[in-house]
Amino acid sequence: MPFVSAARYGKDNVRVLKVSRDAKTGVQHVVEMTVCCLLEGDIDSSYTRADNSVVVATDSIKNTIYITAKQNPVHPPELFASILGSHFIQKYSHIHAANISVISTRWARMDVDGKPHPHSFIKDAGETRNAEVRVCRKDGILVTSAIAGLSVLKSTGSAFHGFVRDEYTTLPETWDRILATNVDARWNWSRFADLRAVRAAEPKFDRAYDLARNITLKLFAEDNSASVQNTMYKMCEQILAAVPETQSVAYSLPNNHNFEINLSWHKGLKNTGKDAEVYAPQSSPNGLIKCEVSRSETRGDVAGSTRSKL
Ligand SMILES: O=c1[nH]c(=O)c2[nH]c(=O)[nH]c2[nH]1
Repeated sequence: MPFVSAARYGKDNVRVLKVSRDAKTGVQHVVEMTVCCLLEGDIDSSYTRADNSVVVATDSIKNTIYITAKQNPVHPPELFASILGSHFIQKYSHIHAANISVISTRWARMDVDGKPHPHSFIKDAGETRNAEVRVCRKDGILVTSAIAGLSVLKSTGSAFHGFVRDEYTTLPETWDRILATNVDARWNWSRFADLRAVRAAEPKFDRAYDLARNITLKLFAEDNSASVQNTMYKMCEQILAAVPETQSVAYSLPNNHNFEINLSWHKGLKNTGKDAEVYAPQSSPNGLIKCEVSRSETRGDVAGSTRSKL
């Protein structure tokens, strides 16, 4: 007899913009986010027997996201997601877990004539700050924070040599290359017992985000990179050291290739090796390098390994 071995449902791509206004100073703040909320629980009968009595409509889930945003802080995203997820398991006794993803746009305050403008903002192209939260009646709250879409390029300070050379190899070794990637970095927090514990940790989320972003950028710029693998491992190590509440840190980095172009066919133009100046950026294929680094004391920890995002 077949059975429902896993099920979750809800609303995805719920876009929310919240404006907070300080009447005294006239300074306003904006938070824009895209929310996904998927519920789990005693809902199998809705799939197997068309029993809609157990279904909180996805339309109601969307409405709940708006109301929760109106009545609560939407920043940091880790806290908002925990508040939203906790609502569903408290309100509906047959819902046992809520999986919330928040992707927040980085609207940076605009400088006009060298001064921060009170109500105008610029979007940091492509880069988002994300939170993935699972609020579970049995297991408490699992929080993963992330940076995504942070595009960086360095024009030197990167090498790649000593790799396997055999009958499949055409790539020359290099001691000086361009390195370009879009950073996807995530860090898993030690389990929170409940919403109160997440509220108590609130200032730590912004701090960890700033540390992780700064470590990523500084290491990317300053590391004399032997490979994407080695540079990303150093990033993971430093974040684990800087944020003691994290259990593991993971990176996923495409290697966005910029190929040298041989222009010697045109009047003997030199444009390779030490003479390379004009490159051809490649959109595909790209390398893709991933790793997760965990604290030694969490090796084999079930929560840590089951939520690995690799
Ligand atoms: O940093 C790198 N790691 C690789 O695994 C790899 N493979 C490759 O072709 N170029 C690179 N660069």
